[in-house]
Amino acid sequence: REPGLPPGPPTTFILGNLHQLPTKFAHYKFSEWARIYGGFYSLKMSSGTAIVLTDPTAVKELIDKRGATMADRPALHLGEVVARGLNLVLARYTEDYKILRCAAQAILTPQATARHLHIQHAESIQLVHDLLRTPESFYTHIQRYSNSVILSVLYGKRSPRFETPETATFYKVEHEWTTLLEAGATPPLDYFPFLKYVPERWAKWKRDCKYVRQVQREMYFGLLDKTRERVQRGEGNGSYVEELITRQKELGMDREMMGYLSGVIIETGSETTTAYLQTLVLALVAYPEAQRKAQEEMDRVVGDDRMPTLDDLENMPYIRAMILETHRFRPVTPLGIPHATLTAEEYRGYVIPKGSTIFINAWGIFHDPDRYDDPEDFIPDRYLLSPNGTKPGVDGSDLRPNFVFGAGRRICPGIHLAENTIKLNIMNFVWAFDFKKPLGPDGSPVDVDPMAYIPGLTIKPFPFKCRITPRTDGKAEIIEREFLEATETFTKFEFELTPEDQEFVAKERATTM
Ligand code: HEM
Repeated sequence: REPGLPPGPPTTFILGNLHQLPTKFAHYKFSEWARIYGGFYSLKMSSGTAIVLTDPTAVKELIDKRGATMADRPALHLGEVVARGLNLVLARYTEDYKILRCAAQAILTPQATARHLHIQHAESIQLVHDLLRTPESFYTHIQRYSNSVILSVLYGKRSPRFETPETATFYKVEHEWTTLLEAGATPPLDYFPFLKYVPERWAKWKRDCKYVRQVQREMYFGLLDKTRERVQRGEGNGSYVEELITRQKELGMDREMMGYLSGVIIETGSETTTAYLQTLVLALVAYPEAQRKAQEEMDRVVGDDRMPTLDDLENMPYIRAMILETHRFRPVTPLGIPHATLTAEEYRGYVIPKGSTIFINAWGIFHDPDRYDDPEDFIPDRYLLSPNGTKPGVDGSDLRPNFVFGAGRRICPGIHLAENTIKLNIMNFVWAFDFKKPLGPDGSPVDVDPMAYIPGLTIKPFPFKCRITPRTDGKAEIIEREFLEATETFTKFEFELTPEDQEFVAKERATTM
């Protein structure tokens, strides 16, 4: 470790700390190191430097306030190979990136998001309807929901089933892509660049990248072109991509950029909200006391005769606390998406070299036992006791719940869309269902494992079993009725459905009637 760098774990020759980095769930190790070396420490990644921020003040002072110099991403060879620098999430801070980001912000404003609320609302009704019909498939119902919302909002085309071709293809290629991105899945190309030149026949990762690139392009540009054709036929329905097409010149975008911008938003929009909602179900099952308190509040404010609406939330402090606690309990991206520095910086008497990778350790921030009582447990009540959920006597004013959405110039632009999805579904779930532990062979409840997560840049629970049952027959009837009423919204987004999708849609609506 060069002199002047913040402290960190001892290094070895050439590798630095590389050999100590776990290939899975690095946030545990990063948080353990934060307990030893503090909220601002460094790691040596071979000759490169990484800075890990587990101190909220440091996140604000560095990533927010010095946003202009902290807005880069580390070089990621895979991102270059698969998206040629046009993946908004992974892109370096280039001119192309700035155009993509500006367009993303323009279409994801709170006002634009509000215009698409009716889609999120209708899809959230299908989600509870799906849970009513086939609760055992809740895991894929949530995946379908998130993907269909984002497809409708972006391209004006929904997916009524998990097996609908766009959704099925998306999750298949996304699995390949996230597997490739996992630490340890490919040789350390960014630390030892000569590895990039290994011929394809000996480098499976190269063949995998080719496959991912090809399938992603077919999907992204297929959807883009179909939307354009619909607009030309005068059959637009107000989607983001239509807006992009009409504002293409003003936003300075070419076809490649438009294809990748919207394609990458499918990725980010589907995986993140899916992970959040799957965690919510896991937490409701594992922590029945929290579920009971949320249901009591729901019954008091909304009752049995109607479904909740977003306006009810202001009268539901417990549900609002549950929203925050779910983010805290399992931040969807526990180490954020790493930033990188564009210039050298000085902070607290230490040097942060140009080109350093910066991690916002959301896991470590939100699981710090000095701040939170029992940080490993799901306890929404903590947010009723203090605004940032900290334990008595701890000043939590340096925190902000939306650290889980990152910080600075790269902060998540989908935050408004995500928040609406979260609010709508948490209220519907709590109103409609009991979420219970599965039954074992002898008929007694079996615990779920709240630690059983799929590793990766974003984390989500492994598929698990649980029992989801409507709380009353009356509520089940209301869901059936609302589902039928949502048909009017759904049909505006149902184009070129496959015969199987048509059959599904017709059957569901007929059975409901
Ligand atoms: C629970 C839901 C979500 C969480 C927790 C989440 C979290 C994050 C985080 C931590 C980042 C990195 C920020 C940084 O670098 O500091 C990010 C970036 C991003 N998110 Fe989200 N996100 C969510 C939902 C969404 C949705 C619904 C969309 C799209 C509609 C979206 C689109 C993006 C994009 C495009 C970026 C890249 C921004 C950039 O690099 O400039 N996210 N998100």
